[in-house]
Amino acid sequence: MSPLLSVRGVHKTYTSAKRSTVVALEDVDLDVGEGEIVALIGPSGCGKSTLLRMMAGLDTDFEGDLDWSVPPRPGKDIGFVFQEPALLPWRTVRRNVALGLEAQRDTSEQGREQVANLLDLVGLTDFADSFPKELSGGMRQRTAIARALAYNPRILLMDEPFGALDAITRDRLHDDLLRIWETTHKTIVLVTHSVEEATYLADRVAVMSARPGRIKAIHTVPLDRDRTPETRQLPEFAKFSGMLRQELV
Ligand SMILES: Nc1ncnc2c1ncn2[C@@H]1O[C@H](COP(=O)(O)OP(=O)(O)OP(=O)(O)O)[C@@H](O)[C@H]1O
Repeated sequence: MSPLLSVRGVHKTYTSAKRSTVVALEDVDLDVGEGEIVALIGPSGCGKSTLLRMMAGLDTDFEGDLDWSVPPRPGKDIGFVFQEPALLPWRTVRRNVALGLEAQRDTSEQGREQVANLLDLVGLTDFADSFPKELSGGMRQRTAIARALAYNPRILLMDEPFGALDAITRDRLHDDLLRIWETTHKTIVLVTHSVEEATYLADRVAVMSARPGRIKAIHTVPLDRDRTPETRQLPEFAKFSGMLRQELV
């Protein structure tokens, strides 16, 4: 698989206002293949969000290289989904999803169609004219995912996107994301604390060590790409997620 993004020798140090320094990332190398779902797991504070923010271009103050097969266009090629959906409360679901297109002054019929297709993809067509406060937590996060996909980014970066949801909603959103992937084949980098989430969703899982964050191991998930709720019951699923859990301690 050809890498869409190669992270090479990345090193990141934060300096606080009091001049103390924190080495957040050290010698990080990681390839993200085109169309691949890569999960990043690791103990709290190991630098997962820092790495994702670098990939998003939100943090450019680091040593090392991010080599893209094609350099991403700012605000166009990278979609970001955070733990909190951060929707605009005065906009309807449809207009929240259309936000990125509006920012690019895309008011075309094609743009409107794209929004309608995305609402359909995330199962929110019937709520297109609802406001965020009228939605459940899962629906809000679906809206955020549709918004991130609206301008058709080449890569979707997700930072604990399901972390604030209850277990049943989370499982549903996992299946939604897999369905979205089947339709779009988007490259996805997913930061998660959950070894089960990483196992269910990812093609490969990068395990990071505690601070300073390094990539400790990269594992290919030994499951068919075609995952269904039954996959969670397979012995390979339990074995692989158990192995990841062991690696985290
Ligand atoms: N803006 C900042 N200024 C100073 N230190 C920071 C800053 N952002 C993060 N850090 C430090 O860098 C390290 C990595 O933080 P980061 O948020 O990337 O970790 P994480 O793995 O995403 O954590 P968590 O799983 O708890 O969300 C932590 O020690 C954190 O305190």
